[in-house]
Amino acid sequence: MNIVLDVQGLSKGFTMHHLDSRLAAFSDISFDLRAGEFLLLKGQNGAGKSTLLRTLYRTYLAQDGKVLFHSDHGVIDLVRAADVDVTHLRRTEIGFVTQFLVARPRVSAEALVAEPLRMAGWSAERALEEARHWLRAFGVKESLWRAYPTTFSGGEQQKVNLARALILPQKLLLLDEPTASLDAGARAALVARLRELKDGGTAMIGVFHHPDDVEHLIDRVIDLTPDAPQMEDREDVVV
Ligand SMILES: Nc1ncnc2c1ncn2[C@@H]1O[C@H](COP(=O)(O)OP(=O)(O)OP(=O)(O)O)[C@@H](O)[C@H]1O
Repeated sequence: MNIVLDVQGLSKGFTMHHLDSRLAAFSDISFDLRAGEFLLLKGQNGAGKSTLLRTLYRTYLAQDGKVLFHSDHGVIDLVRAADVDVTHLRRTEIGFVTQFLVARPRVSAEALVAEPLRMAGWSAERALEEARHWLRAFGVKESLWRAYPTTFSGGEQQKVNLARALILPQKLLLLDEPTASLDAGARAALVARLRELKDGGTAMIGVFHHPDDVEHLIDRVIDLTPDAPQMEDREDVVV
């Protein structure tokens, strides 16, 4: 399978101005990831899992190292890429699923979910049809589809979030505890969708509070706990 991501010597720290000190979130991380591979990030609280995902997504700027993403238009180092290129890749090739929906006032659940398809050129009608399919799959009740998610419960918002984030296959998908606050039915729908995306070639890096949920998807594990051996192959994995 083709390489999607080649991470070399990646380090990230935070300057704590009020303490006049610097905190290393992680340092010298290297790995690569191929199409269809699923990499689990694990480690104790504060080990740097979310920070690594955000650095790969370029929400945070790395201090050092390279994140070479093999995009449809060639290899691009996400650490040094122009903001405009990063924004374009986020719309077309790199997805990030967090625990939180960014709801917008007076935008219905179905419109929010259909939006990535509309931006990819789908007709309004087809996009809405597909959006409703995924809202149903994740267990959002039909009476809520045309309502505004700003007032939804935490779990309902997360289901809308997942439907929106996973409706369009991406080349690289970053997942930060997407199962938090989901009921069993939605967790099963999520795992089924991730399986489908993986089989279709999406490369994934995820942090899961309960990795048992995705055990059958995991190919490799990186443990960010200080002094832990960094990389484990699937055969050795105990999650
Ligand atoms: N924006 C920030 N400014 C300063 N320090 C930060 C920032 N974001 C994260 N940190 C620090 O970086 C370290 C790693 O945090 P991170 O959230 O990546 O850990 P995690 O492994 O995801 O933890 P958890 O399992 O608790 O969610 C923590 O010590 C945290 O306090």
